[in-house]
Amino acid sequence: MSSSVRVVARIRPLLKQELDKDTIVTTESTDGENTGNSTVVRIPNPKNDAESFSFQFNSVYEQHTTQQQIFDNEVSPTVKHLFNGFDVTIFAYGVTGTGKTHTMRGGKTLADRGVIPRLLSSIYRRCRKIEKDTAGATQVEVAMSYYEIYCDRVYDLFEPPEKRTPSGLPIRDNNGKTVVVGLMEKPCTTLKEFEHLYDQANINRSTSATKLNAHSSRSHAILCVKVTQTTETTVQVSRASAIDLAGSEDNRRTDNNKERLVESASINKSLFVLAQCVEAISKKQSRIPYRESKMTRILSLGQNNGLTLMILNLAPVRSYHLDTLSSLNFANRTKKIEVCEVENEPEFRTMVKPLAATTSISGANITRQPLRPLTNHNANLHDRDTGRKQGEKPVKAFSVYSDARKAASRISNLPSQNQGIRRTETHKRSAEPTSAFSSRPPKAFRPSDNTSRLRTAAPSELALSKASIEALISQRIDEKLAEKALQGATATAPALSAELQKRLDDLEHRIEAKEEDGKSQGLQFLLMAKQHQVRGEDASALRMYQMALPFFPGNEKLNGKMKTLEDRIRAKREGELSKLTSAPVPTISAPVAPSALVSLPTSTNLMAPLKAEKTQSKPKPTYTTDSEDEDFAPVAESDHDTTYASDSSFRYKPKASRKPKKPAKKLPIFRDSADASSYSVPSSSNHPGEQTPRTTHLLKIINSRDINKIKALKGVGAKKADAIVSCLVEMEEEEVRDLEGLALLKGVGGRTVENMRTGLSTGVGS
Ligand SMILES: Nc1ncnc2c1ncn2[C@@H]1O[C@H](COP(=O)(O)OP(=O)(O)OP(=O)(O)O)[C@@H](O)[C@H]1O
Repeated sequence: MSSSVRVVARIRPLLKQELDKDTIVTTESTDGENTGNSTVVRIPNPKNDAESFSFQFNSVYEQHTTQQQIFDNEVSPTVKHLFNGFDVTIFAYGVTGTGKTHTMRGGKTLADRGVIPRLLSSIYRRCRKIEKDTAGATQVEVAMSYYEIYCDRVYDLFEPPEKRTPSGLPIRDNNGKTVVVGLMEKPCTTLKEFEHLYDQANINRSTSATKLNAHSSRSHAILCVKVTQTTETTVQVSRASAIDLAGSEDNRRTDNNKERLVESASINKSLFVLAQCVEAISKKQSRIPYRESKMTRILSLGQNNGLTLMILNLAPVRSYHLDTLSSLNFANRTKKIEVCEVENEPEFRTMVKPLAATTSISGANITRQPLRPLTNHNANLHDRDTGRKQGEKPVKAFSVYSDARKAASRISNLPSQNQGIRRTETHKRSAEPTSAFSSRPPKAFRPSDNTSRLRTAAPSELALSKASIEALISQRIDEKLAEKALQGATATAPALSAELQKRLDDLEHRIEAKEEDGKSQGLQFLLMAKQHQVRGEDASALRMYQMALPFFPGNEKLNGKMKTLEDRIRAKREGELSKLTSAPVPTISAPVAPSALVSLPTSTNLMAPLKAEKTQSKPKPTYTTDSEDEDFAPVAESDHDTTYASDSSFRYKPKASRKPKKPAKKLPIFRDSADASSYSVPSSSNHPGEQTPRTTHLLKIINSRDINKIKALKGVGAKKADAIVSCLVEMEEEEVRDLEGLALLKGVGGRTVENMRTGLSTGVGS
């Protein structure tokens, strides 16, 4: 079963210093009434206040919404699913200072408590209920890990900053899941215990005062709550991940100093990559750039099974206008991401640790996790241990695609395996990745690692040696598969010339060498820019160069590079638009060649700071090559070949080209004549000046992006209206200029346009 990411918006109230400010974000219900059940956020067009954009979400919470209401409506219902074996991911997204931390963590008073403490409170209540209802036959354990991603490095928040390794904890891919190696997992039996741990850990979180937020989170914080339900025969594990993302920042507004700028660049970069992932998912691209930031690797949006809730935090005031619009665009895409709802099936307890051993938990009983899957929320645990379901065949140790992987998981569940070391015994991180990338043998095979668990589990020593062999084999297989997968991923990119590859490698080496100096981040951006460029993604490349700019102020070559890209993007856009507007459209029923596909301006521009740059304000339609650029690798041939369409997040095309095998469907052609049913069209009908009042009125409604008005058009239901608004949002500032353009929108055909028009007859001239 699959469902979309649930996206809800929350508008924070005005802060003290904003009371005299202009509020521009409003809400309404889908039917246009203000019934209190809002689902629509409305915001004016930054270019024209008379127009507004509307965005529909699963729910929209207004300024006065309490913490309790958010929890009761959105989070509380997920607890039941958590205990039914589903994993739950809840994350807050928004610009800096919009209320993410307030929503997730909240304040100290009972009423102010945020989603996380309330979630834990609810979990503990349910634990007690289950234990009571089953008369103790089911026991529930709660354990948590809490870490932050700061400047693209992962730090355990249970560890004070002075004890951190500067490079942070490594993350690894393990059987397709992302894991943080060496993270502490603390059992946590009561709410009080949780509160103590959580408060302590939050002191370790990186926050600083910025101009936009006195307590700005400078990192993404991820709390993972593991719930283990143990019965006489089964063990079921599910996880709730609550993520407070750092907010994007427009550094022209922050007055950030160098240190804050570096943090900010890292935050913006990871959010930019997240936006790219969401865009790639929504375009069903085969390559999702998860790996380009640790946050996206860990969040794995769209890959994590279970339930996902995104809370979009918004500030209502005008000073956030572009930021808010950009967040709304992001959320609008996110809501379309499908996630699989797969529950974790109970594991049979034949080989799991004895119940007695698992129940004695206390605050001091802290374990390090050797490999804790973050996104392995819903791995099917059927046959992961030797207690596989009765009647099932024993797993084969040498099967590459499934069983070998399961064998690896299986061994990690054996009691004799070193699952973790008591903190009191050693301060050394216990975890070595048993992942494909580890060159050292897994700790389980090192004699010194045979700690208390191993000693208490002597009976399975024989099984361990067999399992060890299996694990080693599966590890090698994983290694090979990972290599192959990586090769596969790169194989899709255009082949690089040896020279270009060398320059990219040089750049990577320079980044490594400069790890300690502030320019490393800038070089990272340059590298990413180059990689985007090589893939023909000009707009994304430009974005990355823009992000690199603060690190290389006044760098002529960088400026030149950006200008070249800007010109190229603009030229492509103008070329495409002129095709759309100037080409006579005698008929659009004929199949259309791919080159004629219409690409509208990119909306990859999800980062408000960049969006506001207005990078395309000076037209210069000539192309320049960048071969003279010494500092950066030359552009691959393919880069020049690609069309702007490759950067565009939205393209529409006549339906005829979508189904090439069928004969082209004859689309009705509209004209603004009195006879609306006539399908003959004078080419001059493209000119808005010649549109009839009815057409003008219809286009006005469409371009208002007002979901309620669009929905009210004849033949347009809620779904179609939502699709139309989504298309329009993707088109950013571009408008639908004529009926042909309208008919080409996704989900709209000639018949729908005709219906829309005829439905508008009352009071409007034909
Ligand atoms: N719903 C709300 N009710 C009252 N105050 C709020 C609400 N939401 C946010 N605030 C206040 O707004 C300010 C900014 O909120 P917060 O720190 O949660 O923002 P943030 O999005 O987490 O910012 P950053 O990304 O910089 O960490 C704080 O003073 C917070 O108390």
